[in-house]
Amino acid sequence: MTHFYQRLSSFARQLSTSMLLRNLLLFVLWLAVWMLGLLVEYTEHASVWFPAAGLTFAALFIVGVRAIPALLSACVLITFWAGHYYQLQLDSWQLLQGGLLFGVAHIIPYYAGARILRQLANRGQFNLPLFVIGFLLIAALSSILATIAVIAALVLSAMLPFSAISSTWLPFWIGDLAGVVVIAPLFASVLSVLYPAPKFVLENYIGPQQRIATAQFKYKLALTLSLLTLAMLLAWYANTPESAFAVFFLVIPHMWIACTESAFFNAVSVALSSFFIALLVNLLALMDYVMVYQFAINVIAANALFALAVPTLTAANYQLRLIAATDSLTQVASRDHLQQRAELEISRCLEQAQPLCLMVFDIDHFKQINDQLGHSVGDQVLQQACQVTQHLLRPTDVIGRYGGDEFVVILPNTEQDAVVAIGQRIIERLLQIELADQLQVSASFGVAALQSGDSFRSLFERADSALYRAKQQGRSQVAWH
Ligand SMILES: Nc1nc2c(ncn2[C@@H]2O[C@H](COP(=O)(O)OP(=O)(O)OP(=O)(O)O)[C@@H](O)[C@H]2O)c(=O)[nH]1
Repeated sequence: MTHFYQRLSSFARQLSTSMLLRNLLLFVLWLAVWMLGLLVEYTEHASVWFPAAGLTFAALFIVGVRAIPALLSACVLITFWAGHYYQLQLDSWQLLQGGLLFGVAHIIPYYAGARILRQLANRGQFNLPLFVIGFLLIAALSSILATIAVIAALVLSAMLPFSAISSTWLPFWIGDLAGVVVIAPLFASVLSVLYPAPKFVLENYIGPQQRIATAQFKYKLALTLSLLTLAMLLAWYANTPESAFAVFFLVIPHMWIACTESAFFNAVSVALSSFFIALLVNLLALMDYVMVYQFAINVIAANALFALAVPTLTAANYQLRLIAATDSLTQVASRDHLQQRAELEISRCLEQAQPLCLMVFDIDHFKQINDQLGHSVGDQVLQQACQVTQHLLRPTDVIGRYGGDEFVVILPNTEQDAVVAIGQRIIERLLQIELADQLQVSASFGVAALQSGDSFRSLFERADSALYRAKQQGRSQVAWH
């Protein structure tokens, strides 16, 4: 696969020199993809999915207006072909008019949708979950608009009887939507190679570095396609509408692929599954349940796309939790987080009859440091005091900022004597910090040991009253309750 992409990239480089060649390629590609849709057509003008809509959307998204000549010419040519295929009683002039009308009706809604999505992608920070949701909504809206416009164009050019509108619009829309949701991500990725340097960072998500499959990808894909075939054979054998719904279980292997493979191979697997569904509907003559399969294609693709956003959402959640749990200046625990951890440790130590101490300390004459040396030096002193303390603690101890220049340390499984000694060692280290104006950094400490029936509040109050005593007795010392 990697080798294939190297070759594709060098071909793309050659193509990038000629705009005409690229448009020709887009034209041929669109016709080929249209034919692919026809392969799985179940009634006139309605196939299980319409992949050409996906290519139109992807081309307008990546290439923009420059793709319109190729797309419009392809729409006209396909109308001539359709006139012949469906044996319509229309002359060349009528077919040309019909083709242009179809092209305009097909292209404008997707152009509008692609432009809005581009703007979303260009706006500030690229946010993948927002982009995926935006894409799904825009795909639904632009495909319904394209459906309305194209049906109107077909009726106007006498290619579709007026009476067929009510039975055609829904399968037509769902087929178009499936085409966009399934095919557009894949073709956007391929076209971004042919038309390099789109203004936004799509490359980060479906770019070349994402085009590496894990060694297990083909097994996962084979398993998914086998399960898909099995589910559809079951529907064929059972011959009941309910059995057709088994295909929705395919969401699970697709989520698995989406969570473990790159975005590009996620798009490849969704496209292949959708094609298989459409093909099997035809081969197994499952036309009676075709709407179930159309919905299944959309649900599987939308789910797999949304799964791409899951790691980003998880990371954002983690980041938010981290921010809430950390004091931004000193990077020790925030007051709330400290209190939660303290309550947990207290109940655990009470239950297991283990010792626990709470130590509270406050920088001495901190206001003077701020006033004489400035707030930024004051901030540095707070940071250094935390670093010094953390160096002397064990990983199981928790230090948090209680407010201003006051800090609390929870030391589970530790006796009071050991905590008093730690406090004294912190004082020694703080005194070594060099400040201008012959100022010194020192702190006063209060220590309290856990007693039965204690809560965080009662333990803290005892330690705080010991701290008050340390301040009263001349500061830079440890007092205990
Ligand atoms: N630089 C800085 N100063 C802060 C911050 N938060 C609180 N302060 C200041 O810390 C000082 C706290 O002073 P106190 O604890 O009341 O008194 P003190 O000067 O330390 O005196 P004693 O505690 O009695 O030794 C106040 O001047 C606050 O403005 C901070 O995040 N950064």
